[in-house]
Amino acid sequence: MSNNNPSFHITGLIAAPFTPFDAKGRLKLGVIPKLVKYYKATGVSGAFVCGTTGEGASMSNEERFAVAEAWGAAMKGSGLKLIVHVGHNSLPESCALAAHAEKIGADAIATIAPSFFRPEGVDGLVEWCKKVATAAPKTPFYYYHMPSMSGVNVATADFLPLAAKNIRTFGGIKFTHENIMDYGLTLAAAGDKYDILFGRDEILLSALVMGAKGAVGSTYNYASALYNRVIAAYNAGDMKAAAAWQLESMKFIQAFCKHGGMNANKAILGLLGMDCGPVRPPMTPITKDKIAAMKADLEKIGFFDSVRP
Ligand SMILES: CC(=O)N[C@@H]([C@@H](O)[C@H](O)[C@H](O)CO)[C@@H](O)CC(=O)C(=O)O
Repeated sequence: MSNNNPSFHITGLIAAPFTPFDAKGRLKLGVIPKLVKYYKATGVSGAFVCGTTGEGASMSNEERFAVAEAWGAAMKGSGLKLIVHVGHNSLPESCALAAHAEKIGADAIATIAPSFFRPEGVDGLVEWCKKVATAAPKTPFYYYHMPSMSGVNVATADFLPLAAKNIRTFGGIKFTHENIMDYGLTLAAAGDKYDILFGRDEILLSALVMGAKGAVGSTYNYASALYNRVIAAYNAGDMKAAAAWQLESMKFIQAFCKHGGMNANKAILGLLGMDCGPVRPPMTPITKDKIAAMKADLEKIGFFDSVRP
């Protein structure tokens, strides 16, 4: 068996949107059309909703349905691709999310591995993915590889051939890991048939060198103009310029990490006029003082100029 829609591909920079919450932690979906507009202006090609950055794991299925629907509505006619993350530790809940994504016309679905009870080896992981994919039989399916969150660290180069054989809708892998050797081997196994989307924004260039055609990440929400310069320089064969642009990404990621993690990253959108509110527990909201200090650090390194479209 193989990809039942070989002409479908996900390429370019895919933003992993932050889910907008209000101060009480309730969904605040009104900002989504503004984000879509910004994506269009900065050369984003799609949205990967309710993933890690979207805090899907901290939301109820009803909330995840509402978020996916809001993105679907806001992106209608935009040419952007909608990928809905449907990962869940409960298989029935994951299948319900997958079926819903298909019902609303998502372009693709993806699932991270369950992380409390974990699948056994590559076979167990493929079996889990197959069950989730079967709940959306007409929608391309992607495995979301992120060992730092799931604790499941199979070699995707081993996973790919088995998934391709057993999952009729298999479209590829979203690869959030620093293991460039496994990434390169997986790309080689995928050929032109499957998409291996890279997920570490700060080292995007190393994935381009190996042949990446697409990437998913949190900082593509607001810095795609910069990353598209990395890609353009690389495509033009100007490695020196590509590395210089990539270094700017490394520097701003280093700068926000000094003040927090996802909470600081999310607060950057507020600094750019697209406030998505605080993160949800168990993460802690960033303080106003820390946002001010982060802003000063970002200004110092020219961040606001470098991400301007
Ligand atoms: C932990 C995390 O959020 N990782 C990000 C990266 O974009 C990451 O934020 C970036 O490389 C900065 O470290 C993505 O891989 C996550 C992602 O695509 C998602 O939200 O599903």
